[in-house]
Amino acid sequence: MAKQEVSFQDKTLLITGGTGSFGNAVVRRFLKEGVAEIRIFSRDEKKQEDMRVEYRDPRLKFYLGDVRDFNSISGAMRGVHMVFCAAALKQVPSCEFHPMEAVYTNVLGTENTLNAAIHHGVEHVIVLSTDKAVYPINAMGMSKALMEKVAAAKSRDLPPAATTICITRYGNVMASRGSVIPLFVQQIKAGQPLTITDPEMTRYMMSLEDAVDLVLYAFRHGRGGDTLVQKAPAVTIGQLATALKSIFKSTSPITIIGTRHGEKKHEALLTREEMIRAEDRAGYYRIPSDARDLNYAIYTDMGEHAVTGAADYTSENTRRLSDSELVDLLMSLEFIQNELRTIADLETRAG
Ligand SMILES: O=c1ccn([C@@H]2O[C@H](COP(=O)(O)OP(=O)(O)O[C@H]3O[C@H](CO)[C@H](O)[C@H](O)[C@H]3O)[C@@H](O)[C@H]2O)c(=O)[nH]1
Repeated sequence: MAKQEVSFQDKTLLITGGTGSFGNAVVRRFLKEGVAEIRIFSRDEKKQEDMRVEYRDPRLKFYLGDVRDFNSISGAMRGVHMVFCAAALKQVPSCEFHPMEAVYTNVLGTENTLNAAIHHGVEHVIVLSTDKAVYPINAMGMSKALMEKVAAAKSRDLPPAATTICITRYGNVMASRGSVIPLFVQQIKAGQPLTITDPEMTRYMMSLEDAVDLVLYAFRHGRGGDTLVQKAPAVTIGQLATALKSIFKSTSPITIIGTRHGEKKHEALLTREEMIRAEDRAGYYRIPSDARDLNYAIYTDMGEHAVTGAADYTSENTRRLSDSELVDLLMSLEFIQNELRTIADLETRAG
């Protein structure tokens, strides 16, 4: 039976971690969708105030709190229809050194949010995850992997008419704060060498707008326990540096600095086990929840031949963007357009 499409009209949405770049992009899109209210739940009052001044929209309400504290998140949940969980520790190095902090926010904080949402009868919850949660090798990815398991297990325990919990999983969001594209641009502008870890390393490339599309898709079409993944093309880091140099007409040299702490050569968005269960939905994969029952014999005594022959979905075997496609994609980013405009203005002023 087809799932009835969810409408956002007159709904109240709560976003944990709502002041971050992802949260902001989601807010902007939902305001256009006719929601009645968006609750921004986060720890930093300064960022909330900046956001209030920027939007000046009475539909935005600000809630100070921390997902680590059940009472604070539960207090914000009354009357909410939809929740988007974006609160997270997402920096690989800091989570590596402080792994319990990642557990507190990413695992237990998400569990608190889910419990509060279920308690208050929220209709839909979308939990934000990352490719780094697939075959995780660093604490950030491990905590996100565990967060996914917690969300799936909570969903499994719920009766059918209760809260719908879905997971969305992303690759790298292009030009997000602190990521490699702004770094390379800044190095180009300063005339410094571009610091490449490994020119053959690959990453999925998706724009912030693509990422927000997946959130809306998950609210509209996701069923309880689903993991929704957007298909994305990939590039090598060598390709990325070359493309940016050509866009900015840079002669900066390239320095190879080697792979950083906790870094994979290639990322994966779906394991081969997930691939055989996944439904191909044009731009997305839908991985339905694991419907096996709780008799562990089904897990321990029986294998699946299909898994043996399946392949993971990785940034190495996904579609690779050509050099010209990559340049076009970069040129479509607001970040790159703004940088080019600033440089052009400076050149005009300098005569
Ligand atoms: O100086 C640099 C920095 C990065 N890279 C390469 O560029 C790619 C992307 O690096 P980013 O730092 O932009 O993204 P990561 O894939 O490493 O992960 C980033 O995004 C994650 C969210 O998914 C987390 O926030 C994480 O902490 C953050 O580093 C990687 O192959 C990396 O090796 C370089 O070549 N040179």
